[in-house]
Amino acid sequence: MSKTQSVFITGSAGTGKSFLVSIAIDILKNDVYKPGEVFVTASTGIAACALNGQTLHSFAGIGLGVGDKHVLLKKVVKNATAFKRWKSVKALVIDEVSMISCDLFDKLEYIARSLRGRVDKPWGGIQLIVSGDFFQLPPIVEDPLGREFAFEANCWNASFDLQVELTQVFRQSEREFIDLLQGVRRGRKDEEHLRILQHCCNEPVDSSVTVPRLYPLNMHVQRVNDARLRSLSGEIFKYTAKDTGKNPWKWQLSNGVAPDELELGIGARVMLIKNKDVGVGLVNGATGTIVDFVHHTGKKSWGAFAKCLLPKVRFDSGLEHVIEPDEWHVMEGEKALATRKQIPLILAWAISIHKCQGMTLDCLHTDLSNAFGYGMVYVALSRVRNLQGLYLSGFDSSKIKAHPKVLEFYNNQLGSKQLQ
Ligand SMILES: Nc1ncnc2c1ncn2[C@@H]1O[C@H](COP(=O)(O)OP(=O)(O)OP(=O)(O)O)[C@@H](O)[C@H]1O
Repeated sequence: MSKTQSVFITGSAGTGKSFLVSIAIDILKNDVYKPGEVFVTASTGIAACALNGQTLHSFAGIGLGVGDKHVLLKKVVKNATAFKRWKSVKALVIDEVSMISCDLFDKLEYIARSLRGRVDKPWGGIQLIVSGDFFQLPPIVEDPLGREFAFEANCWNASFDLQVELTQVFRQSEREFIDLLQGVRRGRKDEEHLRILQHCCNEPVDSSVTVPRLYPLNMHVQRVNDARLRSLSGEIFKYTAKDTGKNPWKWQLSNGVAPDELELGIGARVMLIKNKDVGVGLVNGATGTIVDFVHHTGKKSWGAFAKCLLPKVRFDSGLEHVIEPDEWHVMEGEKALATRKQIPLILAWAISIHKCQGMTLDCLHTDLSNAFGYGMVYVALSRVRNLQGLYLSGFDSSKIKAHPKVLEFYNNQLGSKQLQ
């Protein structure tokens, strides 16, 4: 493979896709391109965080991505920094592509081709390094034409010189666990594997270890986080989001972008939900613990937040940072149609399975009784390194499901496109 070919890297969870991508990023940045020509993105903030990148939406400058390809192209053209990124990018990395919709993949290809003056070349000649496993979580938004996955995009095959499948699993080393995960990935319910999973239906024995809880539904994530917050001994500080603008744009911002009400206390586990400083790892998805509340010292006046004490977080990387309020906008070109101001944190003792795709955990406790859709059981189980670190409750084998289109892609389409 040459250093400038476009490649799709796939394989089971833990086969080192992200690891390989991080090596490719180093080579591209140091040996192939100049500074500012390689951009690193992922479908989720957490996956982007792991690669010191940004979300694909934020790179693309398409806001929430609402509108057809012409609307999005106009939006990018009016956004000077995004426009410059599309003009200067020579290599674009996209990790966790399984959560990028078919529709978005085609729209971004159109934007790239339109802006770069090379309409004859897929993606206007940008080198793509795309990775992900379509047996994991599918895109949340469905295509009105019934297409969902990025591999169904019109431009998919033309986008890559090479499609490779990694086969050696590194995250787990126990043979029986690897075999079990391979079966679950393809939706198989082998009796021996189900028996092993039944053995994992326990509560963690050592209560001193903080075992992250993973849940399919946000309401369960919230319940656990609320209970843990109430168990803290110190004062609880409450931050209420401040919204401006009109509906439906205002409603769009209250729909999962940043919490309406955020309660925090010293000792709370939290996750950053906005890129603050990509260079030092203060990125969407970074986790840490609140260690203090301090007075606001920044120059910017934050209106209703001006008198609030602000949380100081010790991130898991060791960095301590005071988190100031931030803003989220629904934009039309340069004009903000609605704006939300809030502290860019969420509680993180428990997280949703959607947020944990891409993570490697030493232990986890998950309740899969409400798992839905395809790939969710596989994503949850495959985060942990060994069976000793896996605690299950509410396990139901009917929730093990692989999407027929994904099976078809891996059995036929991908196999025939791979180059050796
Ligand atoms: N070549 C390798 N040698 C040793 N360890 C590796 C190698 N590749 C990956 N690992 C380790 O295996 C674990 C999983 O790797 P990684 O997260 O890159 O897998 P992935 O395929 O991206 O998984 P997922 O699909 O779940 O995101 C990490 O702890 C990583 O450090």
